[in-house]
Amino acid sequence: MTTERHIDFREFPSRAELAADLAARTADALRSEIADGGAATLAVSGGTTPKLFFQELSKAELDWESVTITLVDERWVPETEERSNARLVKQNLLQNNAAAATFVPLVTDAGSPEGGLPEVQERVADLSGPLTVAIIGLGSDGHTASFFPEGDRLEDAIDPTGKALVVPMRAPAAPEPRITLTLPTLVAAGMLVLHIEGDDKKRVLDKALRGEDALEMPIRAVIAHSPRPLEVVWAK
Ligand SMILES: O=C(O)[C@H](O)[C@@H](O)[C@H](O)[C@H](O)COP(=O)(O)O
Repeated sequence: MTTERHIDFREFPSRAELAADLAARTADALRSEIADGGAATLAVSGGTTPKLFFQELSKAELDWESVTITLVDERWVPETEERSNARLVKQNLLQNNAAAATFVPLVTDAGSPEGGLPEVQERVADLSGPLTVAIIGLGSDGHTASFFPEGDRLEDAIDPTGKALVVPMRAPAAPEPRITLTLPTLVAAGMLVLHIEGDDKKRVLDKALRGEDALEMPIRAVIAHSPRPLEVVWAK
C-alpha cells in the first residue's frame, strides 16, 4: 500500500473547531440524503473522542425524524453501564433537535453478541441501503470499530468481499465482547470519516500508513478498501 494518497488528512486548530466542522458536514450530508430519498442513516463510534461532536451535531437543524442513528460498534453491556456506547449516544447525541431521530441499538437482551446476532443483523439490514454517514475512531493498537488485533472474528470482519453486515468480536484488548459493523458495511457509506485527536493518535495513524498488515493494525483495512482516500480529521 502506498501511503499518503490513501488518506485525505485535515487538521483543525482546535477540537472545538473540528467538532463544529464535522457536525456541520455530517448535517449537510444527512440533509441532502433526505432531500434525495426521504431518509438518512448515520453510524457513529463510541469511546471518548466523539462527545463534543455529538453535542454539536445534536443542535443541527434538519429533519431529524427522517434520520436513523446506529453505532459502528458496541460493547455487549446493558445501556445502564458507563461503558455502553448507546448510553453515550443517548446522553450526548439524541438530545436537543436530534432527540427526534430514531436510534437502532446493536445490543439485545441476549446474553452474548453471538446469541443476539440474528436480531442485530436484521436491525442493520432494515436500515436498507448504504449508510449515509459513518464516523469511525482509532485505538492506540490500530483498531477501528471493533476490528481488534487478535480479535476472534477479525478476518471475517475485515473481509472486503464478506457478505455479513455485522459480526461479534472478542479480543484480548477488549474488556467485554463486542459487536461491530463489518468493513464492507463501513466502506459503503456515502461519507466515511476517521475522527482522531491528540499527538498519540496521529502517531498511531502514521504507523498504520507505514505498513500493510491489516491483522496487525486493522485500520489499514479501512484505508486500503475505502473507495476514496479515507478522510481523516485531526486536532491536537
Ligand atoms: O466502542 C469503541 O470503543 C469504539 O467504537 C472504538 O473503535 C473507538 O472508536 C476507539 O477505541 C477509539 O476510542 P477513543 O475515542 O476512546 O480513543
